[in-house]
Amino acid sequence: MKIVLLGYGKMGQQIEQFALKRGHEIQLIVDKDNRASIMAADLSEADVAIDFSEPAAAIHNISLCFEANLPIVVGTTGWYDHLDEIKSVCEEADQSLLYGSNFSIGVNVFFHVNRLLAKAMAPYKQYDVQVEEIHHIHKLDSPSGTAITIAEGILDGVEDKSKWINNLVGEGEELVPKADELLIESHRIDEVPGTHTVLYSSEVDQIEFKHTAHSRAGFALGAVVAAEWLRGKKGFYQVTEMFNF
Ligand SMILES: NC(=O)C1=CN([C@@H]2O[C@H](COP(=O)(O)OP(=O)(O)OC[C@H]3O[C@@H](n4cnc5c(N)ncnc54)[C@H](OP(=O)(O)O)[C@@H]3O)[C@@H](O)[C@H]2O)C=CC1
Ligand SMILES: O=C(O)C1=N[C@H](C(=O)O)C[C@H](O)C1
Repeated sequence: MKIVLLGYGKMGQQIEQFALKRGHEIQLIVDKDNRASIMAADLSEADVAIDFSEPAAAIHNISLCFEANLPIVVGTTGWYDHLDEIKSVCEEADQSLLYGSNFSIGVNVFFHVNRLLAKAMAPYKQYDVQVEEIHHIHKLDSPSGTAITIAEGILDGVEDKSKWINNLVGEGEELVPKADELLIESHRIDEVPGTHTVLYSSEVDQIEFKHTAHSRAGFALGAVVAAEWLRGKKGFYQVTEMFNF
């Protein structure tokens, strides 16, 4: 496939390597040198775009791809509030978009088991649940997109929590969660690629369910596989739909 890379930072560069290894061609890299001048027409010869840019850039990049009729895989996080709106635009305009807060196989298995665990824990009200995520200090968004997906899985299974709240530890005053709020605690430490933990705590014990990324390789390979999966499909998809659990 001919791929456009939207964003050529830590992820974009690794995606390029996996795409080449899997026999694809990088047709265009959109980075800080050319992004101001890129028009939809510049994208029209490609088969797919892969966006790992930054929260403030994702919506513009998606709109550009829709205008160019170019399917797009979006790994950029931090624009979750606009997801429903983008889904509607995508479907109304008969475009193709696949969003994933995390493309690694391990995390997608984690998402699935997290939902099962939430249902299993639901009757046991003596347990309080919280989510913790740790990422590198360069990360722009908080909580992580992965933590939001995990929190939504818990909120769907546990009756007594209705929404999540976020504390970015060390950055100002912290919110105290109310009984119906699910706390996501975010930590920014050194160069941590991404660690997510779900904790169920009671007076007598604690369950810790944890995923640790050792590098960005799983995310990058997953994004290329997602682009291959999206080929020939129309509509709005989430990465979880690629897996048959
Ligand atoms: N879904 C997943 O599996 C994963 C998602 N992510 C997410 O992907 C995103 C990128 O992560 P990462 O690569 O680590 O971040 P980086 O900061 O290393 O790279 C982002 C790049 O995007 C560039 N950029 C900024 N604006 C635009 C634009 N309008 N068009 C194109 N490029 C632009 C930046 O350029 P400049 O430096 O000039 O500003 C930078 O080079 C983040 O939102 C992160 O949370 C990360 C890992 C996995
Ligand atoms: O910014 C990152 O690095 C990561 N972002 C994604 C997220 O917000 O969940 C995925 C991964 O955890 C790494």
